[in-house]
Amino acid sequence: MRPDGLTIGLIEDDPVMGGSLVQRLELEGCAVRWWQTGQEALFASSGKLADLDLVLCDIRLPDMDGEEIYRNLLGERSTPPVIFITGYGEIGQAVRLMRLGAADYVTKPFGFDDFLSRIRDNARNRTPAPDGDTVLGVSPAMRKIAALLRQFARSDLPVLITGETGAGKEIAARYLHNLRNGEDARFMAVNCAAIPPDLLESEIFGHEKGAFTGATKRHLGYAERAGSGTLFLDEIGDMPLPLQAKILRLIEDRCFHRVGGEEIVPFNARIVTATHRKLTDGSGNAGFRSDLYFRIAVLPVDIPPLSERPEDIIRLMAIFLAEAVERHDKIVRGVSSLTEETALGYDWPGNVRELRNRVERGVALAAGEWLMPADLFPDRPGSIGPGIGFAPLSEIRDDAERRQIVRALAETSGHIQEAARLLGISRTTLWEKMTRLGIKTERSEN
Ligand SMILES: Nc1ncnc2c1ncn2[C@@H]1O[C@H](COP(=O)(O)OP(=O)(O)OP(=O)(O)O)[C@@H](O)[C@H]1O
Repeated sequence: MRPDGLTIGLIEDDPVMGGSLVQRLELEGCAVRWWQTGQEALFASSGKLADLDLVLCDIRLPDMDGEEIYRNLLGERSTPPVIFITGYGEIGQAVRLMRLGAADYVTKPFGFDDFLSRIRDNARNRTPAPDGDTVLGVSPAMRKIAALLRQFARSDLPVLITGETGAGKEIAARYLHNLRNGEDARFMAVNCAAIPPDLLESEIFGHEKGAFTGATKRHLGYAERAGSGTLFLDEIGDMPLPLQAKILRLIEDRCFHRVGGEEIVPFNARIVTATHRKLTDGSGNAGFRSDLYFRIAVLPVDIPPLSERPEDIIRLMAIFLAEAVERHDKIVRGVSSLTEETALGYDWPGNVRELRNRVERGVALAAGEWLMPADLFPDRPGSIGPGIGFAPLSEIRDDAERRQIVRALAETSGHIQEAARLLGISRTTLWEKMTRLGIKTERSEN
């Protein structure tokens, strides 16, 4: 199978290597944009990343290294999958980049056929990965959710997104919206818990002039302004019961009246709702109409808490760090390994929102070049300083190794040779580590 039709960004400073890659890829039917420095690539691709199906990036460039480029790309919208091209000595860094969500790495010299199949397997659009893309996260759970939402995007049925506060329900709703709609379609978000109950109805449905004291002119509500886009009702569990009846009618009749009005207004948007609490307790006494529940929960999605998605903790930390560094104009080169380990051991009650806020504050206050545990958790000195609950370094290292090996084995369906390659170690070393750390694999042919 050929990867024809793909648009590929190539960041490679070596004129011979770059020239020959462009030639070979163009022969395969790809369009290639070639940049010879990191700055040139970032400048030229800024705001245009959505046009690229894949980026091939050398790790060692004259002005910056692959990691710096990747962190910059992560801060942009629509980051395409990135495959790194690496010399033998840079494999450790390539593996680190994979932890941040890079698609793959190939070591020089490489066979072109194998290279082409990696391009084909990882490029977006033309050959979408069966388990979803990484806009919502790189963890298996979020990839599955992305795939589910892509399926849901094919219909108009209501979607109910559940999950803890700050887990990314609104981000998922926007992702669904963007899958279906062009730039012009509106995404109207209403936080039902933040608007006083007596105002909520007129905020959603609008009102006519004179409908109540203070209604000095006609007001169009969120339902009308959503047009044929999305009406996102966040914290629907906090909606007062009388209004729940009106939302039920809105869904069933696909039309409504403005408050104080006679005119029937058609409703063309898709309804997406979200809640952090259980809407039904089976007894019908949870303060939420069960008929409405069944209407809004036709297509349910549950976002798992951040603490259950370690891969996303690492990647989102890198993304938020890149964004915060730019905002604060500070030189913070990255997150230290110890900080990553501390973050992986924390339970993140505020989920992604808390992670974003902690990284933002950490970057603003960081004294050194790397984000340290004390920058991320200044309020929890006991958990990172000497004393009770302080894990020895060997334990932290074992935990990290165990997690990464299990991940590599999952990625390669238990194939030891492949997993060892991903981890940048020999097969024998991998076996030894697996035995010591008590990791088993189902595959027997290894
Ligand atoms: N996958 C993600 N990528 C980048 N940022 C994310 C992601 N998920 C969540 N965030 C960020 O975390 C914060 C909380 O996300 P969001 O508002 O979607 O959560 P929520 O579950 O809707 O929260 P709430 O229950 O409070 O309404 C936002 O700043 C959002 O940008």
